[in-house]
Amino acid sequence: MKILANDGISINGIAKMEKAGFEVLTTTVAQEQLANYINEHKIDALLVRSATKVRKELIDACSTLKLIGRGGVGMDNIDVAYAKSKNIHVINTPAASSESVAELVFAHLFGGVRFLYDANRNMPLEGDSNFKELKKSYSKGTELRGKTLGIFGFGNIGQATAKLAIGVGMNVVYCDPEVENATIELTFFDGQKVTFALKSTKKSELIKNSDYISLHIPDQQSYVIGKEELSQMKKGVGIVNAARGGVIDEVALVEALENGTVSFAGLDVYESEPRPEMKILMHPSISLSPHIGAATLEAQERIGSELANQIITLLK
Ligand SMILES: O=C(O)[C@H](O)COP(=O)(O)O
Repeated sequence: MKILANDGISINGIAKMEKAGFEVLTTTVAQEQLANYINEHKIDALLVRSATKVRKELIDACSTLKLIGRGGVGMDNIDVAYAKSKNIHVINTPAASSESVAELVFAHLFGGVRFLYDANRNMPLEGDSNFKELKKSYSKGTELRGKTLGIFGFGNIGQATAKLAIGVGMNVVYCDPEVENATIELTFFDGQKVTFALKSTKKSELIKNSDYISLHIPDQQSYVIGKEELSQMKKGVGIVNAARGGVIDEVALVEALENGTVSFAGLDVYESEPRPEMKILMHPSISLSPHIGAATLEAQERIGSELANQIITLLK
């Protein structure tokens, strides 16, 4: 059996599959060459992250494919239902990257409330000429402790984000029609466990009551946060999007940052990815990262290992 990991895979994932007798190819083949490559090398399983698209046309063109694996959560780059209708296994790793994404959300939040994204860009290169002025302009930061974090989408990542928020001393509210009740369990360094029972709230309540909002919902057909939602938020709210670009209206977001409704935004994903709009890239109140929520060594190790286990079970 031959596996092509087109967007890369961890060394331990490769090792597991090789030990089970699979041949693993890690060449990155350009999208337009992919069908030829898969046919020429008689690839049985195609593994991707978010960069490679696995659409109907590719599936139709590759008769050797038995499995499509997404190393990560979002399957919006794969025509899942179509592949399944062709009896191709489609797998992902829904829980392996939750903590990494949650930590990135907090990197944006901590950076946001202390203006780090802007301070980094503006620190004086020579001498201390404007150090004092800079200190003054960034001296109205706030603490996260005691504030309310509103989480849209309470799956694995939303819940991992809630754990960190509780640890920091924040109040947590969430909105997820599919998770009416949730129990968050925190395990401390000494093994002690504390559980918190939470209940889903209405979207309008979350929007009205949150000091900070973090989005953890899959790709959507229409905006979840648009002009109207932004206008109903608390003045000075901070928003983090490490989910998918299309869930928030970037034009409305920039407008809300400019009129002061939103004080800062942390974006890991973009409407026009991989080429975010210049207005977003240059905005002094937006903390930016290039879709790296799951890009930690630990998450990628877990993803590689989990994919390998599933592939061995399904194809061996
Ligand atoms: O859906 C996911 O798992 C994340 O968006 C990560 O995407 P990536 O694997 O392309 O980094």
